[in-house]
Amino acid sequence: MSALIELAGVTKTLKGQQQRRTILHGVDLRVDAGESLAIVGRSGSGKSTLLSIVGLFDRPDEGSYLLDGREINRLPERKAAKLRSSHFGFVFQRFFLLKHLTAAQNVAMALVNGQGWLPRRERRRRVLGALDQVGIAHLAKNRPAKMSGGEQQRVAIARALVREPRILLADEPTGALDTETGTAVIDTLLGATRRGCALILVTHDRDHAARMSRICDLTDGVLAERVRA
Ligand SMILES: Nc1ncnc2c1ncn2[C@@H]1O[C@H](COP(=O)(O)OP(=O)(O)OP(=O)(O)O)[C@@H](O)[C@H]1O
Repeated sequence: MSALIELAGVTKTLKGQQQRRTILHGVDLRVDAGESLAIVGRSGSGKSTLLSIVGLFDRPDEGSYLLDGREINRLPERKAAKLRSSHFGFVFQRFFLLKHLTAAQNVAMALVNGQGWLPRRERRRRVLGALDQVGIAHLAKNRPAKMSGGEQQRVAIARALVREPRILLADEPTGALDTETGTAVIDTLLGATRRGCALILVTHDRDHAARMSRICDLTDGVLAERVRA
């Protein structure tokens, strides 16, 4: 059976004014539904670049990218954007919530942007379902200023989950949170994998990485999976 995501020989080179710099060197990566994968590595090792390629924000210079067994490397941007919103959910270190909107309205924004307007009742069902999934349905009417950092990050996760993505990409989602709150946010992300979503987590936190089903080290653009005992 084909993998959900399969990268082979992915290379990314940045062309500066004077010289070219290779950020990713022949990365191979296979991820299946329901798996959780940590990508760890020093600052500047290429983690965010890799995540941008997986999330179709950026393209490799060489190599192939199969999604559900289909080569998507050379899709026109319009089609790539469609796949991005139908298949991927994104969570970042910063929450990027709109201050003047409630938690529910922030989550609903993802539905408006991605799929046009859904009927009001369906929209409400999905927004409340996503907030419930991350344990904060009771905060639906609160604005970000009235919420803790952990609660705001859960709103951001609900916003990522509301389109029922198949792959969740999280770039340092606990970077702005204390240890305990960060652990709860990882619990929430792992909850999505139990519903079949794949999770790729970029983190500097060893404890969070250790909770994923797989760990890959990225060292100067070279990805290697850690063999665990
Ligand atoms: N658009 C760009 N222009 C120039 N250099 C870039 C660009 N994007 C990334 N880089 C460089 O590529 C390298 C990899 O960057 P990337 O952000 O992927 O690393 P990272 O592992 O995510 O780092 P961090 O942990 O600090 O977020 C870095 O040296 C960075 O400076």
